[in-house]
Amino acid sequence: MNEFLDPSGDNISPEEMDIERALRPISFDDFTGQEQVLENLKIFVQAANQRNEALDHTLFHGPPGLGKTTLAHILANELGVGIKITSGPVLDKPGDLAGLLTNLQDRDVLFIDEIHRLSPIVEEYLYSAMEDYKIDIMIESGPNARSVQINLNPFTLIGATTRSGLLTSPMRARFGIQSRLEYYSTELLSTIVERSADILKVPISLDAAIEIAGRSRGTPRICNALLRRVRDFAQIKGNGKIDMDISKFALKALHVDVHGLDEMDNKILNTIIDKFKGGPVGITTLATAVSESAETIEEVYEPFLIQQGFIMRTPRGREVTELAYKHLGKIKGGVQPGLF
Ligand SMILES: Nc1ncnc2c1ncn2[C@@H]1O[C@H](COP(=O)(O)OP(=O)(O)OP(=O)(O)O)[C@@H](O)[C@H]1O
Ligand SMILES: [Mg+2]
Repeated sequence: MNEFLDPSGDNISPEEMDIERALRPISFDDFTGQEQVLENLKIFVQAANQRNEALDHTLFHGPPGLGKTTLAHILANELGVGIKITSGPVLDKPGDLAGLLTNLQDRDVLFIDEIHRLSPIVEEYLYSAMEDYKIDIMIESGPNARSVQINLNPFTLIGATTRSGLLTSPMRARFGIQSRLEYYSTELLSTIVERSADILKVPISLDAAIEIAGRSRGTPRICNALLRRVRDFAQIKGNGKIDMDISKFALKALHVDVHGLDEMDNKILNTIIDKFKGGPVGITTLATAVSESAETIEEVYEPFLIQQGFIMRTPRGREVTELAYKHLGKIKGGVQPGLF
């Protein structure tokens, strides 16, 4: 994927990580968008705080870079409790989980990222912890081995996943609060761009903020990344201020198109049209045709293309829409304009 449009944040350097941390909202008030989700969370947090109880276990799902990790931190902050952070692939033994759980203080948050990647044995171990705040641990070994039950402090498990479909149903059922994060509108993202520019102390015009926002795949992580790059251009090629001209110049140099589609997005659309007559085509066939993993297509590319109305999901596979033909300047079932 175009590294500037990568919503995963995997490509960023340690310095950029520090900047990202500085840009991360820390309270409900700093957080822009996801209004419905936020309204509900505020009520649940207030109620839990009033009763002095742990917040119900909470699951955040949705595409990368939309604010799942950010919300986990905000919840801990608004609950006034500590947070311990781990992830599904890291927790490979029940013993690791036991260590984390027994160290939680009353009402603390345990955040498990990529919770769909927990091993079945660790997952099962988590069930009784979540349900009764109790775990069994094995002491001694050999003929003396026995298991004892330990009471845990009441805690809140916050799980995050980009693939809620891969979560087992017993796991899902144990989350009292489940929120799906949606892509952000350009308007919301432009507010985030302005806020971030303010934190980075770089002046930005409103139209430039909207321009950057509109090319950010509906994703705050991307709008912040693009802002940082445009800032570099403004500093070196301009006068340090971000206006429309320098933004357009920078975004063009970064190969970010007007819809925020990158080469792979366009390749997916072109392939469905040219090789599969516009679809429907199965995800694995499509993945092979564009040389990308089916998982990445489903997790990163497809949700945005669907949300923007370029692709439809049908029972028989993926189909492109009229909008995709229009975007690529192609004619449905026909000859390309300008070829003859
Ligand atoms: N609503 C928001 N307002 C302002 N900034 C936001 C918002 N949501 C996310 N961000 C910014 O985007 C960055 C990415 O968000 P976050 O790490 O929470 O995404 P995520 O959903 O956990 O992604 P992943 O699935 O890759 O873990 C954050 O560092 C933060 O700066
Ligand atoms: Mg995250």
